[in-house]
Order: sequence, then C-alpha cells, then structure tokens
Amino acid sequence: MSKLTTLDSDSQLRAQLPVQTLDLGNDLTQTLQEIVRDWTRQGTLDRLWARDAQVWTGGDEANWLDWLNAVARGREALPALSELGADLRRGGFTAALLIGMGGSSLGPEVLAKTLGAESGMLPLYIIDSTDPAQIASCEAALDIERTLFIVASKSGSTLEPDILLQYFLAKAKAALGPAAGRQFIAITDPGSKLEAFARNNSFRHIATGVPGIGGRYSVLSNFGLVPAVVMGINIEHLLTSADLMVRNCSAVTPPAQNLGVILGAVMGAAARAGRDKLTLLASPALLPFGAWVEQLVAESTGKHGLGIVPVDAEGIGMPAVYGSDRLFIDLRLEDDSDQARDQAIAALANAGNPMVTISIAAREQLAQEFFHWEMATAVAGAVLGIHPFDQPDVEAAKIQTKSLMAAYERDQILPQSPAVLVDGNLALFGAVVGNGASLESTLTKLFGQIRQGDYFVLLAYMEMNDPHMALLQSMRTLVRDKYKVATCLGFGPRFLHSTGQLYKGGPNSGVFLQITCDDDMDLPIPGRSYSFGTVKAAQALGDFQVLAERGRRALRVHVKGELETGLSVLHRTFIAALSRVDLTL
Ligand SMILES: O=P(O)(O)OC[C@H]1O[C@H](O)[C@H](O)[C@@H](O)[C@@H]1O
Repeated sequence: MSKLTTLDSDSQLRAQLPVQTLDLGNDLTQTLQEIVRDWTRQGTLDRLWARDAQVWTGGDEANWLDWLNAVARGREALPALSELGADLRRGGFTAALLIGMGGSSLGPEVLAKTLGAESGMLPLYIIDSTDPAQIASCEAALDIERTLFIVASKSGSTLEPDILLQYFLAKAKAALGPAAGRQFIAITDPGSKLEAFARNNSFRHIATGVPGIGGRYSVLSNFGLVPAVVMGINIEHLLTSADLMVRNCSAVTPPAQNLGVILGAVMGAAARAGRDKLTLLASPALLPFGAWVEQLVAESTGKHGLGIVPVDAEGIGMPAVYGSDRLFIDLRLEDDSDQARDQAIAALANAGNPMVTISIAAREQLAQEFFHWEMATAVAGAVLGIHPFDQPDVEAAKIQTKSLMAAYERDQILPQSPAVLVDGNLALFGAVVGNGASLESTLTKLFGQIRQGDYFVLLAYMEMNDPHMALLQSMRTLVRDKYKVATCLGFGPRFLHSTGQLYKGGPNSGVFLQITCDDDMDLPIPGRSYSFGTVKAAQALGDFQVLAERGRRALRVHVKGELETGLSVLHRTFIAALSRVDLTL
C-alpha cells in the first residue's frame, strides 16, 4: 500500500487544517496521480474558480458557483448576524424549531448535533417530515409560546415547509394571537413566495439566501449561519476556520496539495474503477455529519445512470463483509477515537480497501469540512463528467405526488392499485410479488435479485426515532453481512430531498424495500382539505411509482394497524427469508 499525505508535516497550515491521509493501493494511486497531473497541466482548478462550465458538462454550472465565495460573504454579514443574535437573546425564547427539507435542514442539523447550543441560547429542533407521529413528538417537546420558528426554504415553495409553516403558525396564533409572526424567522431566496408571506405576516426577521448557491451547497450561507446564530455558536470562529480551507482549495494551491481537489479526484477515480460506494466512517461525535454528506454526494453525482452511492452510518464490519466496490473515508476527531474502532478500520485498510483518513482536532473544524466536501464533490463531478449542481430526477417524484394530491382533493381518496398480496397485517405491492406468494417468499425473491456491486436500501415512511432506527439498522446489517453489498437507510419523505435523486437517476444497482404504515393518529393542515398523513401517503406512493417506472427492483410493504407489531413481524420474516436464500452472487 502506498501512503501519501497531502500537506507537509511542518506546514503551519497543517496545525489548523485537517490532516488528510491516503492509503489507496497502487492502481488507484496511479489514477489519482494522472488526474492531478492533468488538472495541473490543463489549469482545470483555475478554470473551476473562473467558473468555466466546460470543467463539467458545459451546461449552466457557472450559475451555481456562488458557494465558492460564501465564506467571504458570511464574514461581511457578521455585524448584521450579531445584531440578530442580540435581538434573539432579548426575545425570551427557550428553544427554536427549524422547518425545512434537504439542503435547508441537513447543515443546521449537523451544527445542532455536533456543536449544539451555547448556554443561554436556543437549542435547535428540526422538523423535516410529514409523518404525523414525528410532528406530534416534535410539538410535544416545545413550549409553543416561547419557541422561535425558523422556516428555511431557498425556493420558498417546497411542499413540506409550506404546510409545516401553516401548521405551526396556526398553533402560535392560537397561543399568542395576531403577534405570532414575531416568533418566526424566514430564510429564503429573494423574491420567493415565502419572503412575501413572511412580510405579510410580520415575521421577526427575513434572512436572504444567494440564488447562485444550490440548497446542498448552502450551509456556509445564511441557511447554516442563521441557525448557528440562534444556537449562539461563534460564527466568526467558524468562518475564520472555514476560510483556511477555502484558501487551501483555491487556485493558488496546486492540485497536488489541494485537499479538495485530492479528495474529489479520489472519489471520482474510485467510482470510475467500480468503487462507487463511498462509505463514510465517522468518529462517534462526528456521525451527524454523514447525513449532510449523503445529500451532497448523492444529489450532485447521481444522475443519467451514473453516480457515487454515499453509505452513511452503516456501522463498521469485519473485512469479509465488504465487496470490492467500496471507498472508505474515515472522518475522525482526534480525541474521540477508541481502540476497537481504530482496529476495525486498520483491518479494513490492511485487507486492501482504499482508505482516506481525514483527521480534525476540534469539532469547529467541521466548518472546514463543509467546504472541503463541497469542493471535492464538484471535483468528483468534473472527473466523472457530471453536472454537480442540478437534480433532474427529484422533480419526477414531486410531480407524481402532486398529481396524486390533486386526485385526492377531487375524490377524497388517493388513487392506488390494490395490494398484490396481503399477508396478515402486511400488504405487499410491486412487480416482485408473485401469485400465491407470502411475505417471506417475496422477500426471498427480492433478496435473490441482489447481485455483486449492488446496494440495498430501506426506505422507511415512519417516525424517525431510536427504536425504528435500531430495528432498521439491524435489517440493513443482516443484508450487508450476507450479500457483501452496501446498504443504506432513508426515512421518508426526508430522503426524497437527499438521496432520492441518486436512487432514481443514478445507476440501476439499487434494490429497494419501501416500508409504509397506517398512521395511529393524523394531523390536519390548516386551510387544506388533506392531512399530513395523506401527504405522507402520496409521497410514498409517488416515490414507489417513479422507482417502478425507472425499472428499479423494489418491493413495498405496508404495515396495517399497529406499527410496532407489524414491524416486528416484518423483522422476523426478513430474518427468516434471509436465512432461506441461496447465495447466487
Ligand atoms: O430549500 P428548498 O427550496 O425548500 O429545497 C429543499 C430541497 O428541495 C429539493 O428536494 C432539492 O432536491 C434539494 O436539493 C433541496 O435542498
């Protein structure tokens, strides 16, 4: 194994930048060197910073590169942001709820879960679901009268934030009367419908986004900075730290020393060599970073039948449970390592798996990691010849959902074909279900379709909570260990704004098990003729229809009646089916 460290050990920068170490094996190292040589000779990095769309596909990439300057803009906005912080300190709030999807919520979620609120400032809750139970749990944790609501949406027209805003504004109005708007902040691009709504409802503050920054690249703009201010995080420190990475990734730093170019070139080279499952291994304290990386990598690269499959929070296994399609990236916090984890990672590297190690000394350096990964993803897009700033297939599921909702508004029922099979309280849908089959034989058939190099995904339209997470995680681990394939877990509708793009538009190597459920309780949406439960059902249906249209191998299991009972039956049958299946890999 050849090892390469991309900064001199005595470099002053190295003390403050992450240390990035590569252990790639000969073939990948050679490809990496070729890419770096080409980038140097052809001045590709200069062209990237000069916003030359030919670096990628020659499309409209130049319109989406304002994230390159987000840190400088953020620094200019520091006085205004500090005024906002002072105002909030006087506001008498006890907590904040951020309403948003995908790029508008995943960055703030990382900040909330890794840095958290400073004392005296507001802990940040996030709602990015239409699941009635999840909305109810979130509401139960809040004192509505003393909650600051942050509605974050670049477009200002995304369905979920729109209806969640209606819901929580009605609650706030019921508690506080017409002054309720003072409890709300909007973060949105100029001229959006949300901006107008915020004005008309006398919101406390409206923070604007930059139209030339896409959602998944927006964390270092107001979309991440305002929630950070709400939590009392020192954003001046974050931006100063991020600025070091911006400088390292700039055109002044030659590709061979440029952390972003190197990481991106490795990602692209690995994907070209069939190692397209980018498996993030994060120190426990940095685990929440993975959900943000997932969106960035999946939405940016997963299109036109190509893409890098991000694998997040899979847990680390023995080398024997992995195929030869993995690139491992170990994101570590120096004082947060334990011996068992280190040994497991060393075993993976010793077994010949390519491994990138990114080591940071303090959590605040995640601000650098945001830019590092943004640059790397843009570079990987260039290496793969992909437009990294669009998301052509997200729209397909949205269109399908819209037409289902229109049918519901007309007929008061969601149009859907009957289940192909009902096994106890579980109803099965999808082409994989055969005549006279059972849940177990259908699962066996689905598993039988998994081939080497595929990935298996659980799409769960239910409350994202610890018990559900534990059960679903155990299911994905069983599949990984038996088939040696990468596995992913997405909660709906959250993942539709993240990995959904890749699942539909990327390579047809995904095998999907969608799990839906009846809702024990439902919540009405003020001013609408439908409930959150209906929206969630339409989103799951629309998602499944698009997966089927795209020829994806997919099964839907709907749990009728009590969710926990149905899930444990599904879990047991899943294990039984796995143990029956003959390995055909
Ligand atoms: O911020 P918004 O306009 O509400 O968009 C939220 C999300 O919507 C879509 O699903 C996009 O695919 C995501 O990239 C985006 O982050």
